Amino acid sequence: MFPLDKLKVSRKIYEKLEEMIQWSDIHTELISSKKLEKVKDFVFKNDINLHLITNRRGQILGVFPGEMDETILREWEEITFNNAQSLSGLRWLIFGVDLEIYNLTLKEKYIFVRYGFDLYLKADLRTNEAMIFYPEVCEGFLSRSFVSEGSYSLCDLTHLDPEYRIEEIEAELKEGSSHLIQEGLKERALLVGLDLPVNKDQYSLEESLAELKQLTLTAGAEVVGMIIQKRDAPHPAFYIGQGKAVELKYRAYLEQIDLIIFDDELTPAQQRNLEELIEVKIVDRSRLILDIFAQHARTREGKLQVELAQLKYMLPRLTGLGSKLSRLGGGIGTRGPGETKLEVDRRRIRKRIQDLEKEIKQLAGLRELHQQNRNLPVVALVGYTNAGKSTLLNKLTNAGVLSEDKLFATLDPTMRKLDLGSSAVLLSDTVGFIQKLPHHLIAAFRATLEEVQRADILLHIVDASHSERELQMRTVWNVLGDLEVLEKPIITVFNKADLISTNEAEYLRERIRPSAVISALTGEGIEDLLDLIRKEVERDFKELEVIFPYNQGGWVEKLHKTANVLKEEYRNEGIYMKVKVDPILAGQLEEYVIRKMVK
Ligand SMILES: Nc1nc2c(ncn2[C@@H]2O[C@H](COP(=O)(O)OP(=O)(O)OP(=O)(O)O)[C@@H](O)[C@H]2O)c(=O)[nH]1
Ligand SMILES: [Mg+2]
Repeated sequence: MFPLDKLKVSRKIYEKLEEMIQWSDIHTELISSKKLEKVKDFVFKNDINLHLITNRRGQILGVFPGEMDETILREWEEITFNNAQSLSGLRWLIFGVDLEIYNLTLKEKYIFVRYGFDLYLKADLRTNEAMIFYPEVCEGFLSRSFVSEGSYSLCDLTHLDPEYRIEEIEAELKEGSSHLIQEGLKERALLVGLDLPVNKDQYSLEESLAELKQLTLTAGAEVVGMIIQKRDAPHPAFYIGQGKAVELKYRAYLEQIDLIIFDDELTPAQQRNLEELIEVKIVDRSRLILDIFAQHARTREGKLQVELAQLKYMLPRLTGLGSKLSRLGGGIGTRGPGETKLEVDRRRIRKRIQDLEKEIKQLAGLRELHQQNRNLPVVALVGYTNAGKSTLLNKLTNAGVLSEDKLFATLDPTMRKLDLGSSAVLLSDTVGFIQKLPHHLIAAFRATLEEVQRADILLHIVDASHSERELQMRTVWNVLGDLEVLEKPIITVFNKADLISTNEAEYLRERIRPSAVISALTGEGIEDLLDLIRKEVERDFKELEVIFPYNQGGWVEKLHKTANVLKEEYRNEGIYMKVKVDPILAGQLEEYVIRKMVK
């Protein structure tokens, strides 16, 4: 029997309810006429709805006045969550006045499915009308949806035997198999964003969610829906409002959601509270991006850095149910770089963090050594993720770097030599930038960002066709500012010109200087870009006139290879050359110089 003492009702109602529970007569109809009379009497006298839970033999096992309360249901021994795989053999009936009998609220749907009721009857005692909802079976499984039948009159109910209908449903159910998590199926994700008071420096909510969706797809999950809530500020305990969080719980269950992804970084407390309430994996923007990093890191150093960032992110979040869920589940948020699963034991994490930090430091030292040996100027490609950096690098150098319509396709630094004719440079591809990237995540790709700091020239690649182009540019400038590299020469490259109008291209060319409007795909504008790079590289180059004695033919050959030869004449006193060379070479040529040009 249901523990009546848990209900907060008056003594009088309590006694009535107790009396009702005792009518344990057995019958096959949905409700006997005798019971129906008593229920009517109770509802009208107390002006309150009444829920009955009965078994298949018509016996009343529980009574609930007012709203169906899940917290009470949960403590009731005779009812269990059955994860919507089979019917529980219990029926849920509500009697009241002015009920919305044709539709179910989200909460009703959730309770109905979660507890595996055979049916849900909604009966309005004033209009004398009732509807019955049965679980729907789809391909042998309960689909977490319903079919409704009716309407019936109250009198019909006292004759109606639902047994046959329920047998039919059970016959359709395949035995013993679960449709919950099947191997190879994509994780089903629900995205959540807050509509906060507008700040013009921020990405529009739509854009931010569109990007979150793109990130989610990149991480390999399927986006089932997006939820937006308008608020003045995030709720300290739940990020979204508590009521909204409860609604999410219902939706997550009914729509078989595997994870909910929030468009900001959640505090450890928010994450924990949400996981406890909703009982599905909760992932925030940072954890999602880290997961993508984990899948994309290729080099040893890249992998170590990503794992370090993941562990630092997880450490404060390892309490309560949160850690249980992340231990149990797989998929987004649990993957480490490579094949490994992330460590979840706090003490071992601390030790691992120390080891990682040590190893990364050693690797950085090695890299430093390599860097010192290079003597060509370095041009770094920077820009918002998916702007086309890798595509451009490939176009310019045939590098064969993976470029994809995915966010963060590139995670490890790649360098290629680019021949400019009169000079050459090393082009370096870098990780894309993204908005709302917390600082501890930026630290995760320090290796690639150091390339940016070491570069002599930056090419800022912009997706000219993107609707949030200006904000993306600003995001990149902010990161470049943080890296203290805004002082370096920056060439802005408006890419994807094939997707914009000529007017727009014209406008962009004037918008910032120096800039080029190109298409890395079609090759349009690439020559202009090369000219700009050459001009920048050769800015410090010196123009010299030299004369080599005829026995110094080696120099002539060398200059043809590494410098820009403007003029060459065989004169009596030797070989005359007018050349443009970098400052180092200029120093070496000192003894042959007959004239230096001043630019
Ligand atoms: N239409 C068009 N598409 C382009 C152009 N350049 C690149 N793309 C496409 O844009 C997408 C992203 O290109 P990537 O080169 O991977 O971009 P990225 O900046 O390296 O991106 P991340 O490494 O993920 O930060 C790919 O689908 C490219 O084919 C272009 O000039 N025109
Ligand atoms: Mg790339």
